[in-house]
Amino acid sequence: THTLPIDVRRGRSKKTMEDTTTMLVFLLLPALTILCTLLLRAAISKEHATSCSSDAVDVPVPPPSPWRLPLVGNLHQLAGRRLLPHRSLASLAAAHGPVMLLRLGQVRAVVVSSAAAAREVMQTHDRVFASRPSLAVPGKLFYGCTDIAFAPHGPYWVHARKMSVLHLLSPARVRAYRAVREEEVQALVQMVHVQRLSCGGGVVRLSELLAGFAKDVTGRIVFGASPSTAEGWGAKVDTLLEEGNALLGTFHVQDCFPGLAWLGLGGLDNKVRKAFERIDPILEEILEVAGRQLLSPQQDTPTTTSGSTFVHVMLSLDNISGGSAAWRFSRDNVKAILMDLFGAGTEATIVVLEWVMAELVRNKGAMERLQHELRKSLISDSDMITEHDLQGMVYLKAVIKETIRLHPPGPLLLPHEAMESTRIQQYHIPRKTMVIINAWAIGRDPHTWESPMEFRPERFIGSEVSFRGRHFQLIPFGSGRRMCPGINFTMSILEIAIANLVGRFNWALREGETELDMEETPGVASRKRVPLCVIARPWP
Ligand code: HEM
Repeated sequence: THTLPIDVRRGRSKKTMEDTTTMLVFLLLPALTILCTLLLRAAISKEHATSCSSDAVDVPVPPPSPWRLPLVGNLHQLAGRRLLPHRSLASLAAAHGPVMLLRLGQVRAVVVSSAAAAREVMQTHDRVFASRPSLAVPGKLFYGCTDIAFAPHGPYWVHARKMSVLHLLSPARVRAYRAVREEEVQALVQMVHVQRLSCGGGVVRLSELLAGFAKDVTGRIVFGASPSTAEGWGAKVDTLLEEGNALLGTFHVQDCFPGLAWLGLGGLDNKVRKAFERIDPILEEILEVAGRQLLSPQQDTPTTTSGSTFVHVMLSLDNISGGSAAWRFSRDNVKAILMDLFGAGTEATIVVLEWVMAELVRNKGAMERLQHELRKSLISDSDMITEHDLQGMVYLKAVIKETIRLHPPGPLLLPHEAMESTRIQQYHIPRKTMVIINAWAIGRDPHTWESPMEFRPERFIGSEVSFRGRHFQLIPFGSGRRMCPGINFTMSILEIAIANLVGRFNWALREGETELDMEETPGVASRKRVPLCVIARPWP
């Protein structure tokens, strides 16, 4: 009996234990389920939070922006008679960063002011940014943007650019114009002699002579005529250049408020129309003369050492390709392209020549070092430095590079436009955004350049940094698909002209002058504000 209850107890207590366990399991199960659910939810929400936060990094954010006014946005910080947009933009970028969003009226514009950001625009996303915004002034002056520089990305632009490179700007074509360059440089040297004797005290109005030289040499190559000798041409060509540059450099209200174009705001339309009415007959005349010369080749058709000048090539493209030209250019297309090439070529050449001479006159050490290099080539009084001599002249090339770093002729390049939405650095850039690249600010960026404000050509001796679009700290010609195709053309003119001016004369400030004004003008090309007037003394 004793054992029974025990057994029974045992049995009962075993049963009781099982019951208790079952009860406990039943009691704990919901709690465990709740706990597991909570843990799971916590884990899920943690994962979600992580994925959300990585989404947050990925969420497209616009670039930082300076404060803006209602309606006009940031326009008041850029446009204005005395404001130089590249300088105003550089100051804004110093406060808001190298990728900065502006509102120019209704237009969204992103300003890029560092080498790294410029690389993203012109290398990483080169194709996306290879178009131009549609702008009112070039639209009118370049026959509906059928030039090269302002043409939107597309087959027309591809063909126009290709054709210009093939027939005008390729290394082989540039070599063919050597005789024209050397003749015009000789004429320039002659003009310096004449002016220094006629003005008294050896004073030379150098800006004026350099402008005449640039127009003549480019005019002969592109148009087949030299503006200073053809009757009435000087003034006509000035019209093309001055009016074009002044108008292209302005912010047209219509560009900033495209929705209000019908109101004809800003008063520029009239100016642009009048300029166009003056420019078009000049281009027509150039085409007519060239057309006549082609029809009667016994007439004095101006040629280079290896063929016709560019205008003749343009007019006879169908003949050249046996009537199967890849693209037919209308008469208006030809005029737009001629005006583009002549304008870009001449204006940029004038700007660089002026700044090189100004920097050398201010920096005696650099002038003497360059003269030492050049004068090794000058054997007698009548000798010209020839293109053959230029090969080994490293300091000459360094002087030009340093000048273009400090004074890029187009400080903001030409505006680009995003063809698709993309990113620059972490910032979202929607389709159709205008992109302005501040080459002026990038060339003076203290993060990249040592003593960036000093003129020190030595920094390029032994340096690999070139301006051919691979080194984004130096992009006076841009980079990528829209890069300037005229580098070889322009360098061939600049080098021979500077070599002979600096080699054959000693240059100095005028009596009583201690400083040169080094301010630039606003405009699509940034000329020296005060023309250069200096003393020239022949050497030896
Ligand atoms: C020192 C001289 C020159 C400088 C600094 C210069 C600079 C530039 C710059 C900054 C651009 C725009 C690049 C961009 O949008 O990213 C450009 C475009 C252009 N340049 Fe030049 N240029 C010079 C000389 C020339 C010459 C001599 C010619 C022709 C004779 C020329 C023809 C052009 C053309 C046709 C374009 C438009 C390219 C395009 O949009 O596809 N340039 N140049």
